[in-house]
Amino acid sequence: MQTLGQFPSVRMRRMRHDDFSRRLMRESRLSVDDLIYPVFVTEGTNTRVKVPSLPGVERLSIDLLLKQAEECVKLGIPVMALFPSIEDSLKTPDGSEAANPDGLIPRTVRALKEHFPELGVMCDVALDPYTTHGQDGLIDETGFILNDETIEMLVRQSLAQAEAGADIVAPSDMMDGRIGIIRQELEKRGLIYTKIMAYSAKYASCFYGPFRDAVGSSSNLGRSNKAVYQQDPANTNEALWEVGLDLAEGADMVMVKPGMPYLDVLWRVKQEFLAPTYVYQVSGEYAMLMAAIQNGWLDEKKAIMESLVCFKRAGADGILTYFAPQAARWLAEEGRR
Ligand SMILES: NCc1[nH]cc(CCC(=O)O)c1CC(=O)O
Ligand SMILES: [Mg+2]
Repeated sequence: MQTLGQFPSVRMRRMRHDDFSRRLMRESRLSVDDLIYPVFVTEGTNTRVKVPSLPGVERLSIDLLLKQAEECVKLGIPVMALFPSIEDSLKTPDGSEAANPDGLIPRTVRALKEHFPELGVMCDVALDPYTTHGQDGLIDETGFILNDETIEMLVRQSLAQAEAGADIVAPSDMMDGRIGIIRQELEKRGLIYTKIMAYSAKYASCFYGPFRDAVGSSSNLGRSNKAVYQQDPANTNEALWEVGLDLAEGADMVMVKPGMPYLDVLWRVKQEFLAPTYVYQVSGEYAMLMAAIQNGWLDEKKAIMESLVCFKRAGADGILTYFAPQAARWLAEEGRR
């Protein structure tokens, strides 16, 4: 037989032929330890509100969220990430409800830590669920987002969360310099074990649409966007610069967001800094997958699990995903947790 190259001494299919040899050469694995579950919390008791653009995701009142947390603990999911949906009457131009020590999020954190002290609790630091205009920061009379004035409010928000017992504060606002200032203020108050997960490489993406429905900021945001503070989807060097700054300022963990369209960024960040690196499979990615799954166009389990293991291959140490409990159940069934 006339052959080119190394064929047939090399047949790539040999190692793919058997399940045992596929397992032996598998490079990336998803485990329950990789999962962070983002949840939406709302006022009330026994209240669950569906989010139409996120089929299967509900905003829960604290009592129901505790049941959800119990399931996370049973499944072995390490962390829940909290996002609030507050009443319109509490929203202001400066988003000051974010800093209320008795606000919805601090109360949720206290309830979670009281019942499930071993479950990691992460809180989002940003003003968009609390502002009348839906932006992540304070704005001037022209609608421009003010950096330094916003940081003052973010510091108060972080302290309210950390003092309530949050294990991780996660600034998702993309103001410059906020990681360093938040770190400094935590240290001053002796909150030396509060971890900071910085949404460092966060893009001005359209894939956050369903999330904005869930926290109730989309109608307030209207047609304005976040491009003056979030990154341009066309850039990748800028992402490394952002990550470097946040690590230097005291971030313990960094994040790339969104996930699937930004795997190259995730890869570069992990290779360059070797720091604990996370990725957010955002609401729009979830919505796309669910829409195809519900139409019968994609296989549910295969599509979800492939999307998650690809984040691992690209270098993620963990994944924020609305699929976390489902993925954890599948991993448990396979005895892989
Ligand atoms: N600062 C808010 C925030 N925190 C997480 C997300 C998006 C998460 C998702 O889409 O699942 C957003 C939206 C935004 O920046 O507009
Ligand atoms: Mg930055």
